[in-house]
Amino acid sequence: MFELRLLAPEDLVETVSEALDALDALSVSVEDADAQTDAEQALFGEPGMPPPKDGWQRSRVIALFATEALAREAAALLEAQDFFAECRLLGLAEVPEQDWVRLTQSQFAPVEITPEFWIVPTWHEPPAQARQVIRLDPGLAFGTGTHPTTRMCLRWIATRGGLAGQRVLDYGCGSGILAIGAAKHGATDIDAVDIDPAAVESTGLNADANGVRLKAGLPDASAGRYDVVLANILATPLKVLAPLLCAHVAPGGALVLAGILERQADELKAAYAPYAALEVSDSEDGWILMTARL
Ligand SMILES: C[S@@+](CC[C@H](N)C(=O)[O-])C[C@H]1O[C@@H](n2cnc3c(N)ncnc32)[C@H](O)[C@@H]1O
Repeated sequence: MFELRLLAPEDLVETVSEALDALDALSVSVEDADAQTDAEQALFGEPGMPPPKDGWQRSRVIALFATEALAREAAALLEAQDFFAECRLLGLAEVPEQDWVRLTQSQFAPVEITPEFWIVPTWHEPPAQARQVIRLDPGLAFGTGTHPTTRMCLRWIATRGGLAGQRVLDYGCGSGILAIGAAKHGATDIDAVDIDPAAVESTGLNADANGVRLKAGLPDASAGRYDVVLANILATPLKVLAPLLCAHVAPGGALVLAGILERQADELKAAYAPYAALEVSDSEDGWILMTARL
């Protein structure tokens, strides 16, 4: 395969990408041409908030072609277009054959939560010392166990001495990893909810693959009080959700919040103060876990 690399300003990225598609590119990807430099721009907003910008100032557009001839033809046709005056051809190179499946899989190794509790992709054998294992492959929904916020929630679950017979709510379930982790530690009545239907579907599939029973649904599916409410979202939605999440915690139950940066601890404490006294109970890589007993 051959890779054609171009530089395009923000307002031409879509035009160039569509032209490459029409010229039989097998795939087109767009990267920030200023990544890792002082000019790098963040494009991701928090859920419910608009992104700060629609596109990067300068993008590197990379198109993959089946043959060198197709790649050269596409480059020549693009260079002949008026709009291309503001773009630049960066180069054309052969892409060495790779076993892409194996390469992707090699990037996901088993993740240790505690010495006995592991997240293990299906293409790996669980480590010998693992007593509880969640089998999970990377998919469309967030939550493979590689992010510190997920790991801290799972560590909290694993180090509480069991959740036997407890009712648990995983609010913002993503892949369902926290709900499945709770089930593996004895919880029996589990609701896992998310605003993203793809996450709800993933949670159901992952629960089945782990032999775990839970109810996955949209947020309206959460009902009543729970012994444990877990929510790994982000600071802004967590603040908005404060009354709703606290209303779901049974008296004496636990609230566990993640997706919060160290510097956001005080604003979270203030938002939850009318309902619960949040404390920082774990931290990893600048992220904190905040918990409260109601
Ligand atoms: C960071 S992921 C966490 C996934 C998983 N629980 C974990 O710990 O790895 C956050 C999830 O919350 C969902 N989410 C965001 N805002 C939400 C809201 N207001 N109500 C319910 N789910 C929400 C997102 O769709 C996403 O799947």
